[in-house]
Amino acid sequence: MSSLGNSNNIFWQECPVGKLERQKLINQKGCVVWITGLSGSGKSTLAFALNRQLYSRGKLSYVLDGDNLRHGLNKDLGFSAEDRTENIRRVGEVAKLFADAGMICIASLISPYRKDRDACRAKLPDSNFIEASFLTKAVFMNTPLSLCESRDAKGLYKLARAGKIKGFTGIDDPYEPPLQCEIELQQIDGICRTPTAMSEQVVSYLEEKGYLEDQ
Ligand SMILES: Nc1ncnc2c1ncn2[C@@H]1O[C@H](COP(=O)(O)OS(=O)(=O)O)[C@@H](OP(=O)(O)O)[C@H]1O
Ligand SMILES: Nc1ncnc2c1ncn2[C@@H]1O[C@H](COP(=O)(O)OP(=O)(O)O)[C@@H](O)[C@H]1O
Repeated sequence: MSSLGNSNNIFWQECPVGKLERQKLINQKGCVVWITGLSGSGKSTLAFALNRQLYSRGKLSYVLDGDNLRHGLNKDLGFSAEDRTENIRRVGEVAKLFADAGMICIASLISPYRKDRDACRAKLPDSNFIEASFLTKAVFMNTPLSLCESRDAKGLYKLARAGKIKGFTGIDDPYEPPLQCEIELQQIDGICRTPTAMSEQVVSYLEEKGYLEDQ
């Protein structure tokens, strides 16, 4: 991406129906759950399990999955550091809109760079006491490369090892694990909790923080 553009002479337009009114109408609180980890670490599986679990509790969530967004919104982006940064920036903005609409937004992207994840977090500050609405909580799929690679659901690790894909995360491109995150889901070779068990952990966290309360 060369230039991100710059607009002058623009003014914020305040919508008369506010966030708190929207939340009351649909009886839920908007927030963002950001899932980060290597390819094959289980991000999409967790995102979809969480989506289903929230649905069965009467809470509407929506999954922004990196792979899927790259079919549309982000189809112009590749995997250079610059493009990954722009990818995460855009998804952070979209996630913010979803949360503002009152939705529980589940973003599942490799999001390999700490600074990009931090920038998304900064867009979604934790609530003050009047507007308890946004939450950007990072869920780190701490799955070792060896396990991701042994899964190789899409055959991409094999291609990356053969040098047929350049700049593959974990092989010849970096992944910076979170230094501190709200939820860390560890998987080790040979012992994996089920996706349902993992998503229950995230649901418990949301419940504990009051994000699943009636509005
Ligand atoms: N070079 C390279 N590195 C990493 N991943 C690659 C690459 N090329 C293609 N893919 C496929 O793209 C999916 C990752 O997209 P993301 O948008 O989540 O990536 S990123 O956050 O911008 O790093 C990723 O999906 P997941 O396996 O679900 O993580 C891969 O299927
Ligand atoms: N908790 C789990 N236990 C066992 N296998 C899992 C688990 N989570 C994911 N998998 C498997 O790992 C592979 C990669 O999962 P996926 O969700 O596509 O990862 P990612 O979105 O991070 O690339 C899939 O084949 C999936 O079935």
